[in-house]
This record gives sequence, structure tokens and C-alpha cells, in this order.
Amino acid sequence: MTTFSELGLSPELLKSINNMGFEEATPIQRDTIPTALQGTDLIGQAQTGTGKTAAFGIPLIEKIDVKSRKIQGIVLAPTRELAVQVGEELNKIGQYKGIKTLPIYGGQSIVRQIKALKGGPHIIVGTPGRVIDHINRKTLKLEDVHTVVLDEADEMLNMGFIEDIETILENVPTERHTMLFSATMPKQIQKLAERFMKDVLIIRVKASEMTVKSIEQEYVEVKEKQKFDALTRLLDIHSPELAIIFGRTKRRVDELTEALNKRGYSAEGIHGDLPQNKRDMVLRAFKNNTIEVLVATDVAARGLDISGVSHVYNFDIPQDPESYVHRIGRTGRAGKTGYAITFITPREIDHLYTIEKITKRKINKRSVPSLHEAIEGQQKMTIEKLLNVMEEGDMQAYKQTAMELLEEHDSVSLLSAALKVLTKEPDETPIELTFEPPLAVKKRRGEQRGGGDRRRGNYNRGGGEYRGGGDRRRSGGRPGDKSRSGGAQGSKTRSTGDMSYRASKRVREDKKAR
Ligand SMILES: Nc1ncnc2c1ncn2[C@@H]1O[C@H](COP(=O)(O)OP(=O)(O)OP(=O)(O)O)[C@@H](O)[C@H]1O
Ligand SMILES: [Mg+2]
Repeated sequence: MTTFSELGLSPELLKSINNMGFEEATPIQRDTIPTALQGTDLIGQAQTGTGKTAAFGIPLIEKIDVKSRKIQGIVLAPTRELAVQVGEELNKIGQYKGIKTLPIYGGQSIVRQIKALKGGPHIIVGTPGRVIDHINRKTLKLEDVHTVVLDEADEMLNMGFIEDIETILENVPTERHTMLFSATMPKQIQKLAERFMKDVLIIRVKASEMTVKSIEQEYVEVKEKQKFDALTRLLDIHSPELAIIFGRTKRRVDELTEALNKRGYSAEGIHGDLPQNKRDMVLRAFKNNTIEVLVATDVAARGLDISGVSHVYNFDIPQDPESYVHRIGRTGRAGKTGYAITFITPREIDHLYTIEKITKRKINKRSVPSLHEAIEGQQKMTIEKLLNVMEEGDMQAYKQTAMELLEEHDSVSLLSAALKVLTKEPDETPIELTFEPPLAVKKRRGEQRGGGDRRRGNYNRGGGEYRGGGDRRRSGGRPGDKSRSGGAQGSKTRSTGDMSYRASKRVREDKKAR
């Protein structure tokens, strides 16, 4: 166990961390904070929900000079919601030191952002597109930035943000401290590190599986046409506290949301085509438990930390194993338990095997839920509610009537009738969803090596600022960064504690040569 005071933090930060209820550092925090405080460029990889935000947020804030009202740190995130969330966490961490963090993201009034930027934040958290926009308008100056963080770095690559990141980094002094974080680090990240970082240290919290153990994982094989009934039955069986249902496309999300509401569930959808105020409203309602089901594209798959998400339903199988890891990682966070189920149509079974292979975790098959199971599930809920009311004991006003009823009827019939009235019977309102073709069989290049090229081409992910299919990566060369040549070539991979020290590819090759 490592406490935060053992990590040599200032009293102001220790006070904030204590206020946030963190008692001990998580492994990724324990391993990255001291190194990051020394200014070492690093790549941090650890499972979803294990506190990577504070792992970069704490050293970042510790290094800020509160007296200077210049922007000294910038965090880039792939989606608007994540930028807001990270901004909130940094504001909490920096609370007692007086560090101000400002989120800037697309879809929000630029005029308002310009005004806020004039207020002198120490750190900005932004989505790449909007950050570039401000740079071009000269409303954002990065010449005093000494620390850069790319949160969900691999996703920003997938989304084609590489050139934007390059442009942003061209505006940051070359003598800077750069950190990359994600739960998944495919091979191409190495290339990114070579371009933008120097002497990079890879800190990987090693675990036998890519997903956290506390998430129970199942799959169900269903025909496309049966999927929706299977979904609502599962919802009735599980009665989730909060659930996220992932669909493949924006249309799918819209249709699923409407269909769920028709069957009596309180659901709202979120995807990249919705106006930002609607996206904000939906997420707020979900966080406040005003709605119980959030239907989303992968826009909600990365980084979002919403407490109470007990169930994740992959209504459509995710595009790749990394996406699977992030989607299901919306539950089972910060040591809590969670449940995730993935729907596959018969032709998609190979994709499931690939997920199992890459995540090193067996996913158990469950049978298609029957109507009977759904009724049973709902009855269980009713019984729970009844017993809770009994425990609370505030039933005086009803007792007289109950006794009178019992004089005329037998108790079993009476209670059965009460259960029937109180139980929400499965709703079978007919639903039509547009047919989605199964995920195409696609071999991942370099799959065995856990890497490969995972460009998503025209896949309509509904992501934050995803520019519809534009793959904007350049092959080779690093025209942007002037002084960081050589970059990650001397990189080391370090894993400690539950982690082990491993050499990088380059170091391994050196050894072979010897
Ligand atoms: N040391 C700690 N003790 C207790 N809770 C913590 C600690 N560090 C972080 N948390 C909480 O754990 C939750 C998950 O943290 P965070 O969102 O940073 O995870 P993550 O590793 O970035 O996950 P993802 O890969 O999904 O982005 C948050 O609610 C955060 O406040
Ligand atoms: Mg995160």
C-alpha cells in the first residue's frame, strides 16, 4: 500500500486528494507520479477505471506555478465529454493550490471560451479540433506550456487527430514534458512516441487480463431480429442501477432509444450528431439517475467515469478488441463490480474469439433469455421493493385494510394478486429496427503481436469531433516536431510491483545483436 504522502506531494495537493476520498494510490499512480514529477516523458498504461486521470493530473498540477497566470499545461482528449470530466477532476486536484483548469471543446460557444481564456487558466483540457481553432484565432497561446498530456492517445490516433496533435505541439516549446495515457496501447503508439517524445519510459501496470477482474463478462448469440427482445428481457432480469447500451451507428442509437422508450424504459441516446447542449443534458440526466439507460455510440466508450453504471450491453459487437475493453470499462470502476454482455449474431463469432484472445479473458456464453426469466426477474424486483417497505415499517395506514382483506381472502391469493399488480410485466410492443449487417470478417494485421493497423476508415462511430472517415495519418516522417528527433528510440518499458521490468523493442533488438 502506498499513501499519497509517501509520494512526496505538497500539503495543498494532499489536502485535495484527501478531500476527494482517495486513501491510497492506485498502482498506476504509485508508479507514474514520482517519475512524472521528475519530468520524464512517459507512456502510462493501466486497466480502465484505475485512476489514470489523477496519475497524470497530480504531477501536472504539482508542477504548475500558481502565481503565473499563463497556460502551463495542456491535456488533449478525444471527446468533449471526456475533456469536461478531466477538467473537473483537475479542478478538484488543484483546488487548494488555486490551480484553474479550463475545458475547451467543440460545440460550446467560442466567444464564451475566449472570455474564459482571458481569465488566465493555468491548464486547459481540450479536444484537438477546438484547440487548433483557438490557436488559429490567436486566442490561445501555448508558449509557456511545459507539460502536455494526451489522454486516450490511441483513440486520438484512430480518430485521425494526428495532424492536429502535431500542429498543437508545434505551438508548444520543444523543451516540454509529454505524457501519454490509455488502457490500451496498440503498436502505432510507439510511432507517436518517437515523433513527439524523448527518452520515453513506458509504465505498464501489468495484469493477466486487459479488462478488470471485477467485471463479469458474458455473451449471447442471437439473430439480428431477436436482439431487441433479448435486450429488454435482459434489462428486466438484471434491473440495472444504471446501464449503458452501445450501438454501432448513430441511427442505431436513435432507433434503440425510441424503441426502449416505447417499451417503458427511461432511455436517452448520445452520439456525435446531437447538438452539444443535448449531449450535455443527456449525460447530466444519466449521472443524476433521471434516466436509467444511456444508449450510445463509441463516443461514450472512452474515459467516461459515471458512478453507478452497473451494466454494459454491447447491443452490437464492438469494432475491435480495444473498443470492447473501453466500452465494458464504463462499469467495474475504482474497485467496484460490474457486468457486461455482448450480443453477437451467428456470423460474428470469430470477432468474439479475437476479443477473447487479445484481452486474454474467456467470455462466458449465456442462453437467450426467455420471457419466463424476464417475468421472474421483475418479480424479484417487486419482492425486493415489498421487503424494503416492510423493513422501513411505515405501514400503519394500511394495516387495518390488510386485516379486513385477510378475513375474507386467503393470504396466498391476496399476496399473489398484489405481486401481479406491482410487477411490471414484460412489454412486447412490436419494434422495428433497421437491419445492421454483421461486422465484416477482417483479419487484423499483426494480431498475434497485439498490434497491427486498426484504421477505422469510414466506420461511422459518432465520435466527438470525428471527421467522418478521414484518415489523416501520414506515413513516416515527422515534419512537425523539430527538435525531438531520436524520440522514443531509447525507450524503456517498466512495470513494477505487480509489474515486471521489460525492455522495449529497440533494447530487445540490441540484446539480440549482442
Ligand atoms: N487513489 C484512488 N482511490 C480511490 N479512488 C480513486 C483513486 N484514483 C482515482 N479514483 C477514482 O476512480 C475512478 C476512475 O478513475 P479514472 O477515470 O481516472 O480512471 P482511468 O484509469 O482513467 O479509466 P479509463 O481507462 O476508463 O479512462 C474515478 O472516479 C476516480 O475519482
Ligand atoms: Mg481515463
